[in-house]
Amino acid sequence: MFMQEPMLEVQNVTMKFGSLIANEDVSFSVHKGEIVSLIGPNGAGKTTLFNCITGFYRPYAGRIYFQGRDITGRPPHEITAMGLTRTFQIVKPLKEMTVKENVLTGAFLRASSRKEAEKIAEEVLEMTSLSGKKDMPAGSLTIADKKRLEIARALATGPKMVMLDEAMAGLNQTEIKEAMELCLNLKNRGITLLIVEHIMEAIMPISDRVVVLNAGKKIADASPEEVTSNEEVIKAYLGERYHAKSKKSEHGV
Ligand SMILES: Nc1ncnc2c1ncn2[C@@H]1O[C@H](COP(=O)(O)OP(=O)(O)OP(=O)(O)O)[C@@H](O)[C@H]1O
Repeated sequence: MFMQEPMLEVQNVTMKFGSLIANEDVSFSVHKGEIVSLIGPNGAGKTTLFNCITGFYRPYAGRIYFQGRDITGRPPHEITAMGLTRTFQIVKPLKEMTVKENVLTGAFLRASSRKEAEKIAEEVLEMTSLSGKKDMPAGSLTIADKKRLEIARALATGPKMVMLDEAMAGLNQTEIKEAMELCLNLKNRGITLLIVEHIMEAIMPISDRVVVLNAGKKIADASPEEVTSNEEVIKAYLGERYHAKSKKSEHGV
């Protein structure tokens, strides 16, 4: 189906912490314009894999390629500069700074002047529906807006691909819907997404493909429909509840 080379290619990555194997021989790829979700139970190794891909950890074995270039073990700022950026599970905006100033910190990484950085920041604030709150101190935002700000900071670096680590955790139904719309909006703008998320109802409808990790190993890599009816995935993670629910909604109930 995909003729061009993958945007991101993870090849046989293994990551260990002492004797604990957090990722074991994991391979998968993400193509330009795709939304791929990485799911699995707590401790499956999702965040560790994110950290390996984005240069926060050097994998014990395996290689990672971004747009055909080997990025294995490169420092995070170099990987960001190449166009691959991420958000963190625990959001840590610079609380004393305003929303706009926070976004400017990302924009300065690629802008050659203050004026250009300002322009990038304004565009990104618009894209993430934060324009109306740009002068508020980041510390006063709701959780949902803090998560948006985290995405805005990542977008300000001008990425080709963004990796979101639990960007929907702690949000209410309306906020989750808005976050889903933002993901689809980014996809429409040509940004490739890799998402770690536990809220299945939110990610299944927007994902082109779902990669499932369990105890460090990849156990599935398929369309949302295939993954939600995969017996091993249901047993390891989804449980009968989600399976039954998604079957029901297929029939419009
Ligand atoms: N810095 C570390 N030092 C030692 N062990 C670690 C470290 N980071 C993660 N681990 C261990 O590696 C395994 C994978 O953890 P990881 O956080 O990657 O899982 P996860 O799938 O992201 O989980 P969650 O859904 O809870 O965020 C776990 O057993 C965890 O305890």
